[in-house]
Amino acid sequence: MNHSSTPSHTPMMQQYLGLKAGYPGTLLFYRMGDFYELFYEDAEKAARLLDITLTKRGQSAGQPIPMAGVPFHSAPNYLARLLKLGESVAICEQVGVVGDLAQAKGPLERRVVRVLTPGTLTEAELLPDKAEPLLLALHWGPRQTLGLAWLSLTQGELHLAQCRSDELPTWAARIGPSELLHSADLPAAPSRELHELQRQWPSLAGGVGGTGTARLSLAARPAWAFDSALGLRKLCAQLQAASLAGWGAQELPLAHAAASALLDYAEHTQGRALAHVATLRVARPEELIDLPASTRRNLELTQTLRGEPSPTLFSLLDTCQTAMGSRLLRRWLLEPQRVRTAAQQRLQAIGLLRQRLLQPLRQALAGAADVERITARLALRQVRPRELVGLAQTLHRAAALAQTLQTGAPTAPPELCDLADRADLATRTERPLPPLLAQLAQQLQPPPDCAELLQRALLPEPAALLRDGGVINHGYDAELDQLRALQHNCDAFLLALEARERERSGIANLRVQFNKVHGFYIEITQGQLDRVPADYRRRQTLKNAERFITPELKAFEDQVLGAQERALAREKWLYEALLEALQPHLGALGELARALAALDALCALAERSLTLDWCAPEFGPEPGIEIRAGRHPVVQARLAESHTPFIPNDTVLGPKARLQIITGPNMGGKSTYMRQVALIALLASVGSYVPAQRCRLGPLDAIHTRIGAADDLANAQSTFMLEMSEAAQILHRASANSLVLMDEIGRGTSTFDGLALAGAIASHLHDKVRAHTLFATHYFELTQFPVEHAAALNLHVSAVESGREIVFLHQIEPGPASRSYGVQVARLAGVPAAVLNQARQTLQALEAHSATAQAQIDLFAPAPGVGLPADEAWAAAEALEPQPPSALEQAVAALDPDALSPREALAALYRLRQLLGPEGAVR
Ligand SMILES: Nc1ncnc2c1ncn2[C@@H]1O[C@H](COP(=O)(O)OP(=O)(O)OP(=O)(O)O)[C@@H](O)[C@H]1O
Repeated sequence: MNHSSTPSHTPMMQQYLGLKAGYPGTLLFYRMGDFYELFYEDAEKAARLLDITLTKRGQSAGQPIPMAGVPFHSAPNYLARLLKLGESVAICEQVGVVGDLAQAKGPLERRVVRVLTPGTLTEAELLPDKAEPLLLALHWGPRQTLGLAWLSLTQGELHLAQCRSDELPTWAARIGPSELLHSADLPAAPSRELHELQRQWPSLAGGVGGTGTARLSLAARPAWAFDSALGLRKLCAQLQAASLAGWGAQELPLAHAAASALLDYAEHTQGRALAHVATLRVARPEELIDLPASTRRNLELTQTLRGEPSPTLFSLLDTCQTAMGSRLLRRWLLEPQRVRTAAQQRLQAIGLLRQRLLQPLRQALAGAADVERITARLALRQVRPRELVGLAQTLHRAAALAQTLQTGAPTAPPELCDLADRADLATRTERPLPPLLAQLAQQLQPPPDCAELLQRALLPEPAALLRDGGVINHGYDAELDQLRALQHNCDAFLLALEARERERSGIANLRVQFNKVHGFYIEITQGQLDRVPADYRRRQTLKNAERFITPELKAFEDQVLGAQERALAREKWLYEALLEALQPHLGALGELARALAALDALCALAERSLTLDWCAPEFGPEPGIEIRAGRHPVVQARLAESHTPFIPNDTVLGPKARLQIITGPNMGGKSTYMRQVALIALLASVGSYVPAQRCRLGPLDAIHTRIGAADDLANAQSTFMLEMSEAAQILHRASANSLVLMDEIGRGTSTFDGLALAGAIASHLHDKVRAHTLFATHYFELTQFPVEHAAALNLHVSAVESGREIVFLHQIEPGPASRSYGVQVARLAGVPAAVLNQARQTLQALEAHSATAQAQIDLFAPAPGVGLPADEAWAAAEALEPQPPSALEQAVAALDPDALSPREALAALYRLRQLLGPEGAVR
């Protein structure tokens, strides 16, 4: 409904509608006294989302106005809920002085002071501690290309990338934005891609970074906001650089266009420039180990399969002392690098921390303030006094941490260091620090005088909010001290005045008093009125007394009453001046925050490695993975709670043993084993120690997993469809340097179909992709696979039967499993005896039948080229496979008939005819 601001509306509604017109698609919180009110559609939406009462208020333009409201003091709760649901909120405050109300003709002046959106949150009370809200802007270019720019306002980091538009879901899942910006004038195809992304978001986003919002919030911006040249200029201005060449970001016009809209929007929501955003990174997927969304989900890296935050690999690792450390550690985990430089550096650092310094460093890190977020809030002038006091203390801590690192002398008492540390005391200063720790020690040096300035300026325990006063320290500003002294000396002055006036007038019961309505006065009772000195002026007459004022008392009154107000104003001014004085330090504070986070994350990894008895991985140039006595860290931790030992297992994958066919009973430990290999490879790539006795890792470019999941109801895909589309992606994307986990592929369809597909997929992975593959299956027929495939081998998880019982040994052993023990496992699960008996009989019959009628199908022979050498066979198979689309097919696919004018359609037709060539040849 359109409620245009016509004169028929009440003046207040006219004001409301005028403001609301500037924020379509955003809920407007309109401040009225102690409430934020919402009207019309906003009220209806908020009532639905927040479960608050929808009422009607008077009439405007002849209609009752739907209204809903939330109390001002509990607004943060409601705001947090709305933002989590992907809504944006504009906060509109009263800016007129309340005293004006009586004289004012129209409503109080109001202004939108802040726009809160899911991707640009910086409010401490609305932010999750351990995740980062991210804002992502997209700009579609010609020929299915896409520019991306994203920003974490709280970290002050900008990122740019360009990719093919069909890669959007992968990129979006990797980035994990809370909010996505796009042009309001999107052509039909990108618009469809975007809405498809939004629809798939709940399953795509599972376990990614970001704030974990269930809904991806989309915000449309005018098309002109996506301007490449403007974006480049804005980025250069933001980074205070003449060109982006230094960042390798000069030649990314599509990403520049996205950045132009991104920066514009972020500034608009904050109502100011983003002084702290001073780092830029160009994301190059070829530098990262590919962890598709399914891998993050299946390996339960940051979320369990049920969507819980623990127990996961991250929850096990995260013993960080600060939220900054936790956030960084999470990022390390989700963004492992293919090149091992960073991982090697971290491993060296962890190696030293394990030997010494860990305890004192962790003690000093505990209780450190969130410098990263404080820095962002300082830049945006939102920082609270107590945060700054925390910052000052943390700057001292950082200096102490730097010293501990550099001199090797712990700041904590020596009894807290372990024995090895103490034995090491004599030599520690001579050993050089590993490069990463040396660099962190440098970056931990606080900007000069910053902490001192804060300590001088702020009271040690300031008021929570500046508006209450009581924030600026004594002795920092002479004028403020004077104003405060006036207030404090008030009582003494009045007592002295009273004594003087009593003596001067001879009136013994003369009293000097104060009330809010009349201010200061001298009260004289009726019987004494004839003694009143001549300079007294009457202020008020009561029944038994008169109240007077003197010039001296009046002057004092003016001073005192003004002093309180002026002191508050002075404090505000001083606070703002303090924030201004701190602005030049933003860069150094941001660097210090990153160093604190990195040190904390390294200490957490060192602590985990000691507590959980992990070893340092080694890296080599030869492809392969060798793990001795590997464990699944999360399963092991869970079993430890019930004092159940975890059985370690070895893994050797290399050029001669690339594909393991793993068989064995249900519950035997196949999935655990496969996941542990992936987790160990991931941990090593991150630069962490690993749960094993020894680990050697060759190059790794991706970890792909296809592990049975529940039906994806949200995406209306059947289990089998999902299984096959995940398998297809793996077959297309995996390489010889990838690690692939395939758990029971084919089980979503009939036995023969499933078996045939599983065999063909295994062959493709072995012969063509040559990836390192763990292939768990219940199809015994697949244990024949290694007979015909040189680099494949059979393994099984061991179990023994005693009577009708089954005991799982969880040991991985060479060779195929002898049987699957399905009926025994069903018995363990409590399936009734009658059902089990029937199943046993059927099983016997089936086994007897299968022995006589052994199907002689060669599961693994590629159908089209039977008898051909392997290469020719593949060539023949490929001839039957769908070929890549021809130029003509691509051109037809790129057409969007709905978006074409008749003239454009005709031109397109000519183009297509031309592509067909003069003789009508297609390719
Ligand atoms: N190495 C191990 N040491 C100790 N316990 C283990 C080990 N591996 C697995 N387990 C235990 O066995 C349980 C089942 O393991 P897992 O899910 O890996 O079996 P599975 O063979 O994949 O079963 P299914 O085929 O039914 O999926 C685990 O939850 C764990 O408690």
